[in-house]
Amino acid sequence: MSERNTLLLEKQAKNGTSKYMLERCASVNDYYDIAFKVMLLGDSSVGKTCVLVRFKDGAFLGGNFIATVGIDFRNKVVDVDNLKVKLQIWDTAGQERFRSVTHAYYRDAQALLLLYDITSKMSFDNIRAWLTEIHEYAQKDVVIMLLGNKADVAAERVVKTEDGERLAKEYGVPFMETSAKTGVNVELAFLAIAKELKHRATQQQNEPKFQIHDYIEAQKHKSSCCGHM
Ligand SMILES: Nc1nc2c(ncn2[C@@H]2O[C@H](COP(=O)(O)OP(=O)(O)OP(=O)(O)O)[C@@H](O)[C@H]2O)c(=O)[nH]1
Repeated sequence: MSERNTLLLEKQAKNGTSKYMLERCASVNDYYDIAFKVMLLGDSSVGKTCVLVRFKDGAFLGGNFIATVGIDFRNKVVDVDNLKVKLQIWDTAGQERFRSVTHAYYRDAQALLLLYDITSKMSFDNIRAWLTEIHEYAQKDVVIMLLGNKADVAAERVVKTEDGERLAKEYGVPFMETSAKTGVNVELAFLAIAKELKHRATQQQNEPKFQIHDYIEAQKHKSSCCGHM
């Protein structure tokens, strides 16, 4: 089955734990040292599924938009300082009618990637409401990152980069603009989250704290001179 067909099947499934998905879950046996749950949040159509597919498979799901129904997940193992870190990434439905389903998953997540679409002012304005929900339902020490997606669509941009930066600063969370289409910053976003979670879980008392903001800025600088991540 092609990736596109698999995704269509999943998106059309009536609930997030269909037999198909449970079977796929049981077949995942990649070796890992440590595992974390990461959730993707944000309005419908901001690109959560596409960002996840870009990270997992390095592909872009163009074509007709099919909204996620309920919740789905994918696993990816990444190397962080010689440890195999498994990210179990939950892709939530952005549509209002699925909120009660997704709320139940917040408390298990160690990190949340909160997305808006740089071509949709409403998706950006709704970020404050998403943060309120996060504070209500998620763990107190959850790692949050703000992503302005669809950075490739420069001609239709309505949210300035500085506005995203300002909002992220106000809430003290890291921020970057991404594109599921070109791949820019997608891997960096997940790797920064994986590093932060790994450091939190394994840090010794005498070790310096991992600085996620500094890491992101250093990597962005590297990629601007040597090609994107
Ligand atoms: N140009 C461009 N289009 C994108 C990008 N990311 C997603 N899209 C398009 O935006 C639409 C919505 O993408 P999805 O990933 O399905 O959105 P979602 O946030 O998962 O939506 P829900 O499942 O309803 O929550 C699709 O038509 C994608 O092809 C991007 O980075 N650039």
